[in-house]
Amino acid sequence: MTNPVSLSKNSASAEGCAPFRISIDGCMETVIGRHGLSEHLLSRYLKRAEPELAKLRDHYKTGRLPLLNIPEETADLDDAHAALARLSEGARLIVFFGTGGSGLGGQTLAQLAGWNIPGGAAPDQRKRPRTRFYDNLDGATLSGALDILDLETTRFVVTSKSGSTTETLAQAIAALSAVKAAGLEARIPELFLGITEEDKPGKSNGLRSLFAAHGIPMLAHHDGIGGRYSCLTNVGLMPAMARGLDAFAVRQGAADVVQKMLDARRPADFAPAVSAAAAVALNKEKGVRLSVIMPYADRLGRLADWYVQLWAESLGKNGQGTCPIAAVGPLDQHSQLQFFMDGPPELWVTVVRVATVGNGPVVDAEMARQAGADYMAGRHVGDIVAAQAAALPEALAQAGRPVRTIDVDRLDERAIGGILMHFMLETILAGRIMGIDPFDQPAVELAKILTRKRLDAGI
Ligand SMILES: O=P(O)(O)OC[C@H]1O[C@H](O)[C@H](O)[C@@H](O)[C@@H]1O
Repeated sequence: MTNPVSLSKNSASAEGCAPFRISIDGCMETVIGRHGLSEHLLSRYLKRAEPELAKLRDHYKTGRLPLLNIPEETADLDDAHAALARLSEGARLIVFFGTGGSGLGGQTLAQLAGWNIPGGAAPDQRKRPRTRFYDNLDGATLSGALDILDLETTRFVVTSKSGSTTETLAQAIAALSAVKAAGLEARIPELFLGITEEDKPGKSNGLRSLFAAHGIPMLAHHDGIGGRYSCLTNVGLMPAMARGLDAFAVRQGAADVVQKMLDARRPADFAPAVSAAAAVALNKEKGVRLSVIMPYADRLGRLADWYVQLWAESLGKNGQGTCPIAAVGPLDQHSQLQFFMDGPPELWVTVVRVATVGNGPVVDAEMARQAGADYMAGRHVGDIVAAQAAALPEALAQAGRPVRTIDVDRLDERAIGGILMHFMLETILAGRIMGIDPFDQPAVELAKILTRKRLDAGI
């Protein structure tokens, strides 16, 4: 653990778990008034978290929830490393196909290394094959990409737990066809890699059958950790490794949080339990219907998108749940903030802040004065962002909007691993407090069934 964490004075703040600190002080009525929680109300929900936390600790020991044990595993990462090294030989670009949880976790981690941030990649990244993610299905995008890709130096990683996801199968088949059309059929086993579940009796896995028929190597998708919870498995860590990140450090950050869970004597000592109790209490007692996440760092933009799937699919059930909204700061101060500050008082906001003071270019004092912006004269750009990220929670609190802050001292693999595990445990605990199964998503099936019917019927 690289940084000590803030200890609570009361049950409203909990000790953080990794190199980050979490505070829900801005959710309390003493700070924001009537839309906030009283100590008494929060304690009621913390009490409800108690048996659920005990169950999680038990699941850790019995291995019933493999998500809790994955941070300690290493063999699967060695396999992933070896497969990636083989795949990368002669490669200039690695394309990742996979949607939902089979796409967002990898993107979140890759972005930590600057992926998808113009100019964001460190110089050593230029030695690696580039990475691209296609997680949405769009015929124009796909044919455009396949037309211009240099297929001899492009590699494809196709991820699907079920192996039956329409979007991913369509993309994989289109890529295989393009490679065949380019006369590269004999090289298919070295150009493609699959990540999918092992065969299970009575369950067909289309991707596995397709790839087996083409002799394509496959890594086993963990059969006990799926979709939005798979970011710490080879699903999320393969793209992380492709960007040169230390996957073991990501897991270490997650292990720090699990350790904290094992050490916690009561929910008030464990930040994910405190956050879950606050989230559910705000929803049930204070009319909160929207959950905004707003990181102040380009490198955490995809984290917000990953959180949206995690929160929406896990908790939007049986007429319950809060709708997640992804924002990024300071950009969305110029877009969504008006609504957050002055729309219906039905939201709570999580601001994720990274220590940025002293980062970035210095604003020339003379030019700042010419521009009538003396306040930024001689400041680093990171100082401006730090001031904005400090001011926003103050502004929200003054407007009576519940706000939680997450402060990351050093945004690295260990921190992101901890943050991912934090959010997953918070979501699981929130679901359990609400009496909701946080692991399924039955409502998404109907649209899939109707899609297939339409295709059968000629659309
Ligand atoms: O990994 P796959 O089986 O392809 O699933 C990919 C995604 O598709 C599904 O429709 C679910 O709604 C998501 O929870 C899942 O992450």
